[in-house]
Amino acid sequence: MKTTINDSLALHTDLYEINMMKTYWDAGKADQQAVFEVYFRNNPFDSGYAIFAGLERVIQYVQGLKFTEDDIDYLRETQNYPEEFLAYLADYHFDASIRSMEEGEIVFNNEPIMQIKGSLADCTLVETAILNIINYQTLIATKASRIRNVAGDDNLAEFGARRAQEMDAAIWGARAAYIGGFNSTSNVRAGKLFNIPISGTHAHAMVQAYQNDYEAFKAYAASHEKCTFLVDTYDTLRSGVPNAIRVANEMEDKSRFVGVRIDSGDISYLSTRIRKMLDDAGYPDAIIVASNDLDEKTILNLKMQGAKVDAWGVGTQLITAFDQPALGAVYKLCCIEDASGELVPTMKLSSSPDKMTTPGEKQIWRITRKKDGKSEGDYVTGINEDPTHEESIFMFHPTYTYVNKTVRHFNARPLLRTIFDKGELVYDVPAIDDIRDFSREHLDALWEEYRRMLNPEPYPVDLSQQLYDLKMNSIAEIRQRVAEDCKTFDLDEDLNLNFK
Ligand SMILES: Nc1ncnc2c1ncn2[C@@H]1O[C@H](COP(=O)(O)OP(=O)(O)OP(=O)(O)O)[C@@H](O)[C@H]1O
Ligand SMILES: O=P(O)(O)OC[C@H]1O[C@H](OP(=O)(O)OP(=O)(O)O)[C@H](O)[C@@H]1O
Ligand SMILES: O=C(O)c1cccnc1
Repeated sequence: MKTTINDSLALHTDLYEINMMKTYWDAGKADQQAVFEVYFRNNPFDSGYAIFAGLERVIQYVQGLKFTEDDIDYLRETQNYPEEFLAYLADYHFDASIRSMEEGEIVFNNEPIMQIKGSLADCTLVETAILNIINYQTLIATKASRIRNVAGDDNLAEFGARRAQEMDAAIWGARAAYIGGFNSTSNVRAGKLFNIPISGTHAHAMVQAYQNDYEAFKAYAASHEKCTFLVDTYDTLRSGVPNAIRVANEMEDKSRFVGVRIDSGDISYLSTRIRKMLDDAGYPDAIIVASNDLDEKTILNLKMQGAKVDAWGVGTQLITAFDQPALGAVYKLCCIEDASGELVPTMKLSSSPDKMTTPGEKQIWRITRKKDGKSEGDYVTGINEDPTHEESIFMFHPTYTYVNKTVRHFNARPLLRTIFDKGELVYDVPAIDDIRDFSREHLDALWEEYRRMLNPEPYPVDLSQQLYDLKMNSIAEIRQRVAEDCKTFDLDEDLNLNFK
């Protein structure tokens, strides 16, 4: 087995994608134009919304998309591909266009968050990696946002690196958590790579190494400017906190004593007692950090109990999206070039309405009230529709059409932006802090009923009349075509098959 790996991300795809590329290539269809879109069917964590993340990595991935000699050798060794197809892959470069929501955008189920338009070969190869990236990062940004919603203005530190599903997840999860509203990460590499603030206290091991709270804290204070002491190694209230205060008392500059961290026990009870001890000792500004398997439910509960916690360290539950480890975003074909060279809408039928796709190239418009910027819903239109100059728009539920409203005095903001134009990057990637601010600002524009943690109202994601009609007509046309295609055989009621 090779121990040094000449790796590239071109093979970060399911084998079936390359097999489909080969079929298209063999049939002379590899350059046929198509449009695919990414969306998820249900908001994660029973949330009313999600926070989109992953675009920056998609950009990096697409920019570096090239089969190396090593990749081609591997395909030669393992697959029965002819040399001509391998030569085609060796020469491959990505020429498609990508339109996407921006990172940090508030997104909802059943609306396209990214669209890839280009050759069948391009669109097919990138499916796996794009879903892999967006599914994870969007999930973590959303979890982080839910935690931020209950934490108010408290400081939130991401502690998950050691519990993440491997290194990539730790790094990109830290970034997604920051986009979702965390203040810092404990992951130094994520800090360096993405310009995220880093923060850290110390572990129980350091206290155990000194076998004594006082000696450990004193040593830490001698080697660090700012000190947050972990006080629960032996006995939080009888040893940890008193010894933290003792070491703080010995500091010439008291502002070096930042506070204490607790990582076990009843956080509500302990934090209340610790607060009193710190205040009585003359440290009202010393903070209390809590950690230990926290998530949005525990934090909300602790706040309701009156816990005196100023900062929360959150690891496992956040970085692994513990209560819902998959977003389930999918990648579906919505347009295909026909024999005359025109891109025509296409859709997939299903007996379950959820799995029925919506045909056509689209734009998503966030409809907000002019007077206060509050959200009315998202309006999904054909790519050539522009509601911005309409006096009013009629918004109706795409399944229960009798649920509807007419919206006037609105602003319509287009959400899909061009990122790659025929393989060329035409988008300036924003700074991470701008992404985070953008996300916060747009989340604030969402009514509380869509944001609340428990049983949020479903946010309207409606189709324009034009798109709705296209969908209905496509369903009728496809049914007719399938009936024609099936005329060469008979099926009786028990599905016995007879060819004519
Ligand atoms: N007052 C509280 N109300 C609700 N949940 C709490 C409260 N105090 C702590 N918790 C949470 O209860 C869970 C169990 O806490 P406990 O200290 O028993 O953890 P543990 O995992 O058994 O301890 P350790 O980490 O030392 O092994 C943790 O998720 C913790 O955050
Ligand atoms: O609980 P999480 O949300 O996953 O947050 C990360 C955990 O990692 C550390 O524990 P660990 O036992 O690994 O090391 P320690 O000795 O530093 O506590 C830390 O004390 C947290 O409890
Ligand atoms: O800095 C900390 O306190 C920390 C970092 C990672 C995991 N647990 C705690």
